[in-house]
Amino acid sequence: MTLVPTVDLSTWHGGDRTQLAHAVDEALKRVGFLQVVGHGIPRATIDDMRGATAAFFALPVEEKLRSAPADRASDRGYAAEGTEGLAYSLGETTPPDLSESFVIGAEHIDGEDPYGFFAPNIWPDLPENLRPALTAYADEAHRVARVLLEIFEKALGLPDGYLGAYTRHPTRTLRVNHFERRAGAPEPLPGQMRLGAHTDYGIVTVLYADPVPGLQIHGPDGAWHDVVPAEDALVVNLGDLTAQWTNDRWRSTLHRVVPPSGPGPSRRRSVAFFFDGDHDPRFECLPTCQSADNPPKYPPVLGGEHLYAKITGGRTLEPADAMNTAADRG
Ligand SMILES: O=C(O)CCC(=O)C(=O)O
Ligand SMILES: [Fe+2]
Repeated sequence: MTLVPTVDLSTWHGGDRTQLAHAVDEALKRVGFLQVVGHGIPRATIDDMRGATAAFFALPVEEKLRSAPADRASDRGYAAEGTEGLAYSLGETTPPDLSESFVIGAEHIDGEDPYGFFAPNIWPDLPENLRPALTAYADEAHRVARVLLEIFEKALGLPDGYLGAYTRHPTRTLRVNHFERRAGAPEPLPGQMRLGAHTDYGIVTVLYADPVPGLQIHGPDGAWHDVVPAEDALVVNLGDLTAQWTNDRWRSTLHRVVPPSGPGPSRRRSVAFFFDGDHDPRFECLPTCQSADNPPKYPPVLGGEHLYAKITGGRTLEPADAMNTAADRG
């Protein structure tokens, strides 16, 4: 059995829904990661996103820094290499990550914004097609995340729309990671990663990754395993709020991106769409995931408070004090 199973999402519309929900449940119980095909994102949308992000990261760093946020804690725009460390979201202290990133949120949100999650996006002048390419891709990834939420309701034995009530004005963030080892770059420091080990913070992540090694997930056997997505597949993994909802029936799996093994130049890119839910509800164990023998493991958390602590830890290199769903797994 492969570690990360592949499911065909197109069967949700016109196929055997029960079988699909069962396959998703099995994979999420065992490993917390899936690959999805039949997601319906047009190839042209993916190609435009790839082209525009490659053009952006190829710009000189001074040019890219023009779209860095004034407040580095703000989860928007460009972050240069050496300024972030995702392991800080788990309260760890590590050398900074060997990555650059560019982050956007939803373009339009109505309603209150007590945490600054809906701060305006910061768009560079170049490349001109970055904005249409990334917003079109983010809309598609958002659609896929909502299909996954419907499947989750069925898999967890919940009424239709039950989880949708937590995603009326969701925080949704698209993060482009660019990893590039340039000729003559120094060796990574001991323990330095391209992205430090972390669990994702929210509900579900839809990830496009270049089909080259780098991503590793912490398997049920306690070892790190490489995950390289299949042709046309997207990777799906869960965040802490879903581990909280499901009382760890489904895992928010620890993962990281490791530096390339050889000394030569190497480049890799990934684009993560984080579907993080609303900031105002309390997230707590779902009624179908608890019993007298299986009481809730995690105290309830306010969605926004949890996310804010996690995001700020990674962005500012200050260890976060937030729910840690990886703690009991070593
Ligand atoms: O680059 C990857 O494959 C993983 C990215 C990731 O884990 C993240 O952005 O949270
Ligand atoms: Fe991640």
